[in-house]
Order: sequence, then C-alpha cells, then structure tokens
Amino acid sequence: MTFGRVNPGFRLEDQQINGLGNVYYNLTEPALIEAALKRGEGTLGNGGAFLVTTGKFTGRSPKDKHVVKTDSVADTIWWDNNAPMTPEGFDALYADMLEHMKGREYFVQDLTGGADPKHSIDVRFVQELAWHNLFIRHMMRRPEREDLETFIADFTVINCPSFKADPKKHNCRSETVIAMNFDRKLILIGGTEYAGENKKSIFSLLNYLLPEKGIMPMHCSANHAVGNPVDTAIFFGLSGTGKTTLSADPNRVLIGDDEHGWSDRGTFNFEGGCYAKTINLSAEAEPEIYATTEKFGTVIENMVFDPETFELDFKDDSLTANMRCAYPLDYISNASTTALGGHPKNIIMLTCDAFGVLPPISRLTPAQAMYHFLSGFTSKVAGTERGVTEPEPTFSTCFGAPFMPRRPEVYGNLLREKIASHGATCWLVNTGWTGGAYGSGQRMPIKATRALLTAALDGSLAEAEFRKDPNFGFEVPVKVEGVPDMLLDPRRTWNDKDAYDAQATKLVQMFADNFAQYVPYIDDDVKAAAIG
Ligand SMILES: Nc1ncnc2c1ncn2[C@@H]1O[C@H](COP(=O)(O)OP(=O)(O)OP(=O)(O)O)[C@@H](O)[C@H]1O
Ligand SMILES: O=C([O-])CC(=O)C(=O)O
Ligand SMILES: [Mn+2]
Repeated sequence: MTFGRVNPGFRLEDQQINGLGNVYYNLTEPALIEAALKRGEGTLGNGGAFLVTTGKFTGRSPKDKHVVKTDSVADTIWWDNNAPMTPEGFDALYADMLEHMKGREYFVQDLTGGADPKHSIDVRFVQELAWHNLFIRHMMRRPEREDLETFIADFTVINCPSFKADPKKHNCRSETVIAMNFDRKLILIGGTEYAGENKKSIFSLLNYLLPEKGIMPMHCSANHAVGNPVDTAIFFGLSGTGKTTLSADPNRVLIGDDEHGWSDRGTFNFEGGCYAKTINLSAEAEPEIYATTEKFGTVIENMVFDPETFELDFKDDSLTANMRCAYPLDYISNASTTALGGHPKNIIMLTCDAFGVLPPISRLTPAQAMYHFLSGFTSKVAGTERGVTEPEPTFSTCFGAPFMPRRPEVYGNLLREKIASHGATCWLVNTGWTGGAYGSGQRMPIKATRALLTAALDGSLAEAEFRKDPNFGFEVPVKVEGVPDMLLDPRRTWNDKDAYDAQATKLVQMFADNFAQYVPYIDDDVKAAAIG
C-alpha cells in the first residue's frame, strides 16, 4: 500500500525499488510524529517536540563515507580525503540493501537543496525511520505541495539503519556505510541512526556539483542586517565552533546555520532548517535556540529527560556530548523567509582554539584569509565525530574537510576570487579557550564573542586601534566596548607568560607543518602570509 502525495509517474517502483511494505510519501509533521510514535521510535516531549536516541552512533562516521570511483569522477575527486568504493562493490551494496528493505515500511520525502531555484537540486529521501523523515523535512527545503505531483529527483538518498554492510563484499570499511555514486545519482546510508548523515550527504553532493558552475559552497552560517540583506555576514567554522550559536543573533536576520552557496547573485542557504548542539544550552545565553526545544515537531536527539515531566537535562551528556535539536528555520523568530543574502560584506572564520593562543578576534588580509581557510585550524569538540571525547586540535581544510569531495584549492581559489571581486572584510574569531589552554583556562564567554562580532559587523571595530600579533601577523584590536581589554590579548590572560609563549610557538609550527602540503598550489602572497 502507498499513502500520501507523490508524482504518480515517479513512485519508488519507477526507480526500480520494489517489494517494500507500506510506503508513505511526503507525510507532514503530525502524521510523521504519529507514525514514529506507533513504531516506538521515540517519545513525545514538551510542546510536541519529538525525543529520540540513536544507539551506538551519536555522531557522524567520516571514515565510513565512500565515493564510488567511476570514470566520470576519477580525476576530480580528492581521493586522499574521500575513501573510494569500486562500482562493483556499490552494485552489490545496492542489491543487498534493496533485498533487506523488502517487506519493510518506508518513508519518502521529496525535497530540495538550495534556496536559489537557479542552483538547487531535487532530492528524494527514502528512509526506514519515520523520525528521519521528520528530521530531513525540517532540514531541507520543501517544494510547494502541488509541485510534489510533478517532482522528479535529481538524486536519491536511501537510508536504512538496520542494514549492515559487508566490508569484503561491498568494498567498504565497516558495517556502517555512506556511499555516494555520482553516475547512478544515488547515496546509500546503512548501519547508523545518527540523523546528521542525511543532511551532510547532500552537503557533500552540492560541494561537488556547485564549483563547476562557479558557485562557492561553504560550511558556514549566515545572517544579514535587519531590513538590509545586502549587509550579509558569513561564519565559516568546523563543527562546534559556533556557527549556529552566533548566527542566531537577536539583532540580525538569520539566513541559515550550516551550509551556504555564494554565486554571482549573492549567498543562499542550502537548507531550510537548523541542527543545533544542545549541550549546556541555556535560555539566558541562547534564548532563540533554547525555545525551539519545546516547539512542535522539533527533533531532539540523544538528550536525557525526566520521564515524569519530560524536562530536558541540558547538562547530562551521558548519551553523547553531541546532543542536538533540529527545527525549521522559521522556529527562530528573526529568520529570513527567503534564505537568501547578498554578497558577504564580512567573512568570519570561527576557530575553537583549545590551546588558548589565538586572540578572540583578529582582522585578516585577503592573503591571510586564504591561509586560514586552507589551514582550517580548530579543535574538534567531543562527540560530533565518533571517538572524539575531548577537544582535539585539527586542521580541517575549508573548515569542513569531511564534506569536501574536491581538492582544497578548488574551493580556496573560488573564495579568493569572490573576496577580491566583492571586497569582503575577513576576521578570525576564536570561540575556544582563554586564560590558558583546555584544562586550565575556560571557554570564551559567548557574551564577549557576541560583543566583538557586533562591533565587527556594524563597522565600529574597523575604527579601533589595532596591534600586530607577533605570532601570526594579523591585526588584533586593542580596545572594544563591552569587552575587557585583557581578553583581547590572550597572553595577558595567561598567568604563566612563558607557558603562553611556548604554546604559541608550538602552534605556529603546527600551522607551518600543516600548510606545507598547499605550498605547491598557491600564489606567492598567500605563501608570504604563511608564517612560521
Ligand atoms: N564563545 C562562544 N562562541 C560560540 N559558541 C560557544 C562559545 N562558548 C561556548 N560555546 C558553545 O559551543 C557550541 C557551538 O556549537 P554550534 O552548534 O554553534 O556549532 P556549529 O559550528 O554550528 O557546529 P555544527 O557544524 O556541528 O552544527 C555551543 O554548544 C555553544 O553553546
Ligand atoms: O553533520 C553533523 O552531524 C553536524 C554538523 O553540522 C557538523 O558536524 O558539521
Ligand atoms: Mn556543520
């Protein structure tokens, strides 16, 4: 039996997916929640939020992500960063997955990636879990309901958590698999219930497709000034650096929290929803995001709650530190209705420096911006990837290496051209440690980071006095209203100045060692910005 609304000429059978149990097409939120409850997938929480746990996998599995090595992509994929899978392995995987799916209920959503209709792709999600269907409905963009009847997908994602891959037969690494096949226009996900894999698979796809059209795909959040979309800011950053937290700014309009494109028409969100970390989330520091945790249909992943009152425990990280909530953009009161912005006037690169060396804000020249973009320094915070339990310094190029199918220079050069032609101002913002490294110092107060960003975005910071950082050569403001002077100079926040200097020297060397791999591919001015 099939239920719901769908293009009668584009059912699963038309895609040669046969023999399933009931198939539910494009159910809306109430029906999906009802189905998920009936299937025992989770619990209804306060305000109608939907509470789920995901078992063993509570973060992404980047090492289990494969790109199928077909002739058409063999020369353009960055294979050092993307594990290959043979076409034969993929075909066997697909056949076995289809066999496994037989007789089971499936939930289908027909959705779009990309708020700019000129550059969007249509994606069909075929999912075993009703709550994954709810999640992806929040996270992607929805066609008008009447357009569902003519919807044809450019790509199809099949997500079957109960399926276990066979590494030998399927040419993958483990029982968990994410396999992307550009020729067959299929993405197969198996062996994990973590919802983030659904959305990040489309991000990887767009990161491959868009550069060919001259569009820069970015792991960044974005917002714009109230009433003035031309005054757009984007915030690059690896997971946990503050893209979601800082883009939800009560004084600006939210465009999106995680994935955007920059075309010659301006910026556009790939998504229609947000996926926020909820660990230590507080109503005081992040009121807008906090409020979504009691809204109808918000998906709350891996949070501990009181079984009697359903109150969420934001401190309890016993299931994972990567607790999350997913909600549609319009659950944030000042979100953009179009999810479109102008050409970024300010580009913020967020880094969570657990060494406590980098200043809370620095101004970058375009060459320095390119240097930091290619470097992608941060610390991975606990939980978003399997096996990470405390901050772990890392260089993740383009602030999102796990999602980049092409070589870093492809993205670096695109960004560089766009910064040059639109004259964006670039900043490096450390949302990590101050007053010492992880273990002795403390995380940068959100209030201070916000005050610094406000000054950067309203233009007042440009008027400040700047000093040159002796370690990295960028400019650091000396005085900013609302922020203690001392905080602006990390060395002053450390009790032991020698320890700071030693740590700074070590970090500069880590940057230099990492950057050596890009030197053959880059221009002299960026090389000159490569200090150390
Ligand atoms: N100074 C700060 N600035 C930003 N975030 C901070 C700061 N101090 C602590 N945090 C915390 O760090 C976390 C930032 O997570 P956030 O969801 O914004 O990351 P993200 O960059 O959007 O990651 P992802 O790509 O995984 O979604 C939040 O839990 C936030 O409360
Ligand atoms: O993908 C996820 O699971 C969450 C996220 O946004 C990231 O890690 O960058
Ligand atoms: Mn992200």
